[in-house]
Amino acid sequence: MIEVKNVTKSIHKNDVLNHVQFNVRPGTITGVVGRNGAGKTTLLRIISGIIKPDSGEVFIANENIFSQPRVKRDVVFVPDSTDALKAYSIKEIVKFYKEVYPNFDETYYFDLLEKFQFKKSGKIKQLSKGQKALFSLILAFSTNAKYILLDEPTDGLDVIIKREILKFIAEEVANKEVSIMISSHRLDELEKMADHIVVLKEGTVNSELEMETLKEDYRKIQVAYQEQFPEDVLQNLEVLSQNGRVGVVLLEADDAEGEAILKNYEPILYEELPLSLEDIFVTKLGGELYVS
Ligand SMILES: Nc1ncnc2c1ncn2[C@@H]1O[C@H](COP(=O)(O)OP(=O)(O)OP(=O)(O)O)[C@@H](O)[C@H]1O
Repeated sequence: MIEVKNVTKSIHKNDVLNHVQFNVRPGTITGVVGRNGAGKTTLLRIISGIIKPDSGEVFIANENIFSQPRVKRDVVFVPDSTDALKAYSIKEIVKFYKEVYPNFDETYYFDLLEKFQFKKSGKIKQLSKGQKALFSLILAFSTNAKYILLDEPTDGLDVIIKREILKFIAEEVANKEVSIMISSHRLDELEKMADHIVVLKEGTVNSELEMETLKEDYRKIQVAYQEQFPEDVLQNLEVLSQNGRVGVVLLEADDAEGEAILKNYEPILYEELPLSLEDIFVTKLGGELYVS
């Protein structure tokens, strides 16, 4: 379990994180979602023990990452760039990683390189952007660390490599008892993968969402009316979209009053649609996270 307790951090007098608090359960994927500058990278760097918070604490499996640094071998931070690795070759990096992560599995590392058709020699900087992203994950999962923190793992990658990377992450989580944190502003990707979402907004936790129950808490309804779309619905309900006489409305599951408003105007169509995470974000956060 990762426990983030009341973490606050300023950088150059700028309040980056403000009393941030949440837990990551073992064996789960937690998505950290927020706009550019919300503090996602800073948060992941603090959790992995790279930078210290001004106040607050981070516990990894009940050990404080700053006062018991040996716990760091169980945490890997994968930045969104491989710049730090560019001087190394694919072979040399193994030695470096083995020093930091004593459980690094060299056989697994080379097997994965083969599986993804990497050459086993050459400099890391020669890899393409997509290969670098995949390579960083191969390295991270070869450490056998129990906690892997991924900063925007698919940012700027094409659809094919993105799919390959997300599939790889999902397989690793299914096969190993690892806990993953993924920062992203791609809600649609997190929706498919995450068990738990932490929404960061201007350095604070705006909300936490459990994917399992989330979709049971809301209903997305498409309605169409014979004549014009009722002003009452537009004014008093969460209308996700409206085009002429047809609209899509988000209701909380137990919102009988909202349902009564929709039905009061005798819709000619009233149909429940599949709900996406983005629908809920748009409503809960006023559309501000609609960034993908
Ligand atoms: N080393 C630094 N020097 C100055 N400001 C910093 C530094 N690191 C972070 N910040 C500031 O802290 C805030 C949060 O940055 P952070 O990178 O954690 O956000 P983020 O949510 O990861 O953003 P992005 O999605 O753009 O990567 C930003 O306003 C950023 O300018």
